[in-house]
Amino acid sequence: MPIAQNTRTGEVPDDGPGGGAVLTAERPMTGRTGADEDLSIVTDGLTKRFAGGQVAVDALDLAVPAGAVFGFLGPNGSGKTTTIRMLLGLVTPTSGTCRVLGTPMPGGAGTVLSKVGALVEGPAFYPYLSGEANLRRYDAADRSADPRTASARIGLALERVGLSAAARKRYRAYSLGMRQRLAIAAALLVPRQLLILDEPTNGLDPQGTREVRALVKEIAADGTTVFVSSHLLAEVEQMCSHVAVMRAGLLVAQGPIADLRAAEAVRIRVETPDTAEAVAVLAGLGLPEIRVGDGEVGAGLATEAPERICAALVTGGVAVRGLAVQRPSLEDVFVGLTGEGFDVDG
Ligand SMILES: Nc1ncnc2c1ncn2[C@@H]1O[C@H](COP(=O)(O)OP(=O)(O)OP(=O)(O)O)[C@@H](O)[C@H]1O
Repeated sequence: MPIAQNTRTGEVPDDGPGGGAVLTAERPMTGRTGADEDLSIVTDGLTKRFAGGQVAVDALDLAVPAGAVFGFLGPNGSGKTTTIRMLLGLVTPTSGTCRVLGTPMPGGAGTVLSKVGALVEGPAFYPYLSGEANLRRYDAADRSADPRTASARIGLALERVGLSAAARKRYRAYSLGMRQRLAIAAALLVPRQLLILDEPTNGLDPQGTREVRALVKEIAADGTTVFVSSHLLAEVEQMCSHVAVMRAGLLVAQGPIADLRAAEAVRIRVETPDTAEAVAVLAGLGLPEIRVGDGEVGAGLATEAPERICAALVTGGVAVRGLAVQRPSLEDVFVGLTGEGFDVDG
């Protein structure tokens, strides 16, 4: 699926700090592609306007492919939680539609939610009970769960999140990472086709973060689609196959992370005293977005090989003091898309 711009606003973000136009008019973005049956989540113009007028989610067109680990990335307040709440039927959209596993929400909540595991606000566990006993209580409260298979399913869920050995430990003795893994186990007590996690590593230390990240990958490898929101670029980069980027309620890009990287505008930077001549040569080669600085000229690399550019500059009488190919980091791309910084430390 290609990177998509906000198809409603037609908004094309400015260049990122790396100088690369990520999503440009020359590289138009298409809307979503693919048959809906290949998509675990589809939204069409999904909008939430809260009382008081604030538009938390604005005409959102999301397409989450089945089998993906889909990172829903955006700064705090960009509308991620509100979107997730609409997907789960917890909040009614003001307008637009959403389908989860092919079922319209919120109308289909009764039928589809048994196939969806969700971690929106961490479940309240009893500190004085063991992890296993907590899951038992949790499972007993789920009317769709068969009590006859509870022990086997709880054992399996604990095993899946790597807590079998700590199953009998009291919850209060669990580390933060263990607590979050137990919460994920609670979401996996019955087989799920889709797992929705809202900021699952929030507040975790680096070790806990690594644990949750590894777990998400394992769950996805077992065939469950995972939709995970995050304001942490590094997290999304490390565990997701696809990403959607939100800014102030608007979708600014979505698609496979590999495509997003490919859409990064690679630039070439030439250090030279002969800037006017260099501009002429680069323009002659048809390079886009030529910019002149003090003793340097930059341009989009397009499909031209750097060695050919270098040769053309030298042949054109340009004294080349330095030549560098600059590829903006994914962070540059995302900051350019959202207009805000991300916490990249994870
Ligand atoms: N019940 C509500 N009533 C009014 N405004 C709300 C409500 N819930 C959320 N908002 C506002 O909608 C916007 C989007 O919030 P939301 O929680 O969806 O964003 P988010 O990306 O999940 O951010 P965070 O990670 O901080 O939760 C915010 O400005 C928030 O203040």
